[in-house]
Amino acid sequence: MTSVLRHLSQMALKSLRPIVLCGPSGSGKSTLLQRMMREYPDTFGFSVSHTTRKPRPGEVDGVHYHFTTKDQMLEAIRAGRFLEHATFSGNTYGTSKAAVEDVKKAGKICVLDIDTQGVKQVKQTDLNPWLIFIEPPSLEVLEARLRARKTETEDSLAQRLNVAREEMEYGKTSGNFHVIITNDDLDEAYDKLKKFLEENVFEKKYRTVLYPGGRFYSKTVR
Ligand SMILES: Nc1ncnc2c1ncn2[C@@H]1O[C@H](COP(=O)(O)OP(=O)(O)OP(=O)(O)O)[C@@H](O)[C@H]1O
Repeated sequence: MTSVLRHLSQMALKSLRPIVLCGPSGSGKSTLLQRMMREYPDTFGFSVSHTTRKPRPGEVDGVHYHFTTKDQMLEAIRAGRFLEHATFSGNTYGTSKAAVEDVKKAGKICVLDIDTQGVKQVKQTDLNPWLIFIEPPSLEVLEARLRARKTETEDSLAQRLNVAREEMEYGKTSGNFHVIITNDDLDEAYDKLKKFLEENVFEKKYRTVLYPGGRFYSKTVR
């Protein structure tokens, strides 16, 4: 009996409910994710996306992307095997249900870094992820950060800022996300993300309480 109780008291329940990080380009998703992965290297995993674009030198099929053809991808989308997909500059990208399952099978919480169009699609599926929106303090700060990142041309910058306006509106609409994190000071933003994860995502341990008479029940503790 004692050993059963000890076992139960050490048992941990992890739902492996996926998390989605969404936010305008430049809002700081990758920066926050990098920190999160550094702090919790064994807890989270990224799903491998599919793409119809050709592999770049050094990219490995099944590691960086699942490289596929337009026809195959279209057929899989039609068959409902994708959670979300989008086309950029003629190439289609998407997250398959199987790719998310693979992360779960490895015992990890799947992290999806997707835009608001992707979030709208995911909401139509039974994935039921935690939805986290990362917003910049303002569009001016967003522009300054994108410029400082030196990854954009004037055209792509203007395009990203245009999309950002719409994404901010969707992100801030009540009920669309479980939490909105303003990424002004990075440490504060990360603390807020961590608090959300601790309160909602991480394993909840069961403490077994023994009643007089030998009956026991399990109580969730944080
Ligand atoms: N709190 C912050 N304060 C100052 N700079 C920041 C902060 N957060 C992120 N940055 C910087 O802003 C730039 C954009 O951040 P990041 O690349 O993480 O954004 P992103 O949302 O992942 O963008 P994309 O969707 O385009 O990949 C980076 O150069 C990053 O170092």
